[in-house]
Amino acid sequence: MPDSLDIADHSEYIVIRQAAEQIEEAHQPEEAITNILSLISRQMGLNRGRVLLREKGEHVLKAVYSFGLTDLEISRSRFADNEGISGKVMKMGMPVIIPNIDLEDDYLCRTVDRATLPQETVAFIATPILRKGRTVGVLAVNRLKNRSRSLDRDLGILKLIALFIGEILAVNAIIEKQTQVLKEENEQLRAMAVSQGSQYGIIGESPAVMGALSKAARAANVSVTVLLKGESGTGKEKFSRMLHMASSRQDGPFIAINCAAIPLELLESELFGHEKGAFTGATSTKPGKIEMAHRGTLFLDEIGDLDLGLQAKLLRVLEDRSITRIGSNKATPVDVRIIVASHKNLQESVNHGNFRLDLFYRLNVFPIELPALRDRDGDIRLLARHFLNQANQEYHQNVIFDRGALEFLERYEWPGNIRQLENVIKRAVLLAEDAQMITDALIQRIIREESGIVFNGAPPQAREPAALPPVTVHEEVRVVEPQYEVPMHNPPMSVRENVEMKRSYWKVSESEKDVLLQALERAHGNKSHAARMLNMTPRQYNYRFKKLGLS
Ligand SMILES: Nc1ncnc2c1ncn2[C@@H]1O[C@H](COP(=O)(O)OP(=O)(O)OP(=O)(O)O)[C@@H](O)[C@H]1O
Repeated sequence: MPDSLDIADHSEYIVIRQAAEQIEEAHQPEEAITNILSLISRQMGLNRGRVLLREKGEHVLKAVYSFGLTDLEISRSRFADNEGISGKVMKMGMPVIIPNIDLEDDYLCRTVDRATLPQETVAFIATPILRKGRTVGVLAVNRLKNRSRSLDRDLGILKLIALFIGEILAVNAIIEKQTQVLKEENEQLRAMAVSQGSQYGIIGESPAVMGALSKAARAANVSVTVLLKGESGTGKEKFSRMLHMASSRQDGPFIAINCAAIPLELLESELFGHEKGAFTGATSTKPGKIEMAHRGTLFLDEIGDLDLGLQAKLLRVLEDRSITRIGSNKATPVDVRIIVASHKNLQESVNHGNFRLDLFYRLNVFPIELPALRDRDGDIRLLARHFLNQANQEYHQNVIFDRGALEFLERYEWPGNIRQLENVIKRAVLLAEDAQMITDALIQRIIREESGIVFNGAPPQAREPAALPPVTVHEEVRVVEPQYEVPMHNPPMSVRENVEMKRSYWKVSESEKDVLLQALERAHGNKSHAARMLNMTPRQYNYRFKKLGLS
């Protein structure tokens, strides 16, 4: 038997080269090894190749990869220690050639029935597969005895092939180990995110929520402006509170204001404050919410509803970090972390001329998308149980869900998201008082009452838009409207002013340079990609890029 192989034959060269190439595919060992076994069968007539392995902790050697064997033959290919030729090769760590299987008592004909093989003389070759000098498996083949190449020569090739297979298995073991480490790390991160979320009362384990939580955790301690995007009731305020509580500003104030809930005439004074006598009814000096949030966090909800004049004033706060009260000409420095939220697509508002592009850049530095409840796989149950516990405690009840109720809750689309789920469950706890059981019929009745939707007796099919009631959300009053008069200095904008205002966001400001360049860097020089990151069209991006003389 040759120890070194003189590769004179062209087909042998092809086999070895192609087999070696399969090492690169080690991350898919099944495919790589089956390819090799198919190669030696097609090119060299070494048929029914099988790789037998003894898995960790097992005593039986069994065919794990093969080519040309039926499922039944594979399942029969099992050998105890020292059993049959394969068992002996495994035990001794030495190759074996059986020139004629019909004359060898130790050849058990277990895997392949003798009758299935050709009538002529059939040989069998088996060689150990080694890893770090230890036998980890066996490579075995059948071939016709009468062929031009000698059995010894075939064994020489098979030894090389066994080496490659050993290599594939070793590399794959490393990949699997690393993958396992990464999986564990991921699991740990997930668990951390879950516990961090629940620390701030955020319930949910779905991948969509995990993603939002880990982004929020990253943003918490950086003084970056965060834009929370998501439908109504998806937890934007909840997340903003988490961002505040998880930051170094936690001991400072958290001030929330809903830009859509306050009449335009009052909003400016509410945000910026006023001096005594600034307008009729301004009987005393009053600081605005921005000032009140000094050293803390200001949460501006529904920022998309801010009017264009106030958008310009807010931009100045972000740029100068100071505010000027109505009726004053003195700027007061403020140290405020601003978090904004919108259920509207702000990019669209920019395109429609309702939102300033320069302010949009400022706000869109760190967007976090909060998924709709229907997109949070598995979270509905968690949240439903959480709200049930809360309501039971609050109303001194001990109500439970029946199975149908939970199934219905999971199927329903929840247009009002978590707020709607919370309200429905609260009401269900109150209404189930007698039966102490929440049924799907009760839940349907509550949803029907709150939205006027009719289910026609049958529960709505999941994800059917037809089942969507209009978004009627029980809005909690979070900002009490102030009791003073409309400031006189702030009359409604004239048509000309309005046009001027709309024009202004086509102006390009120097302050955008950094944003454009940073996006380009993150996009590795790809402008379209950079544009997408900033929610702009490539044309908008290029226009600003050129205007600012960037290259
Ligand atoms: N992940 C969550 N776990 C538990 N409760 C939540 C979660 N998200 C939201 N909630 C609850 O759902 C209700 C609505 O949440 P929140 O007010 O934060 O939503 P929102 O997106 O700000 O709504 P809107 O856009 O209408 O202002 C609140 O009572 C909040 O406590």
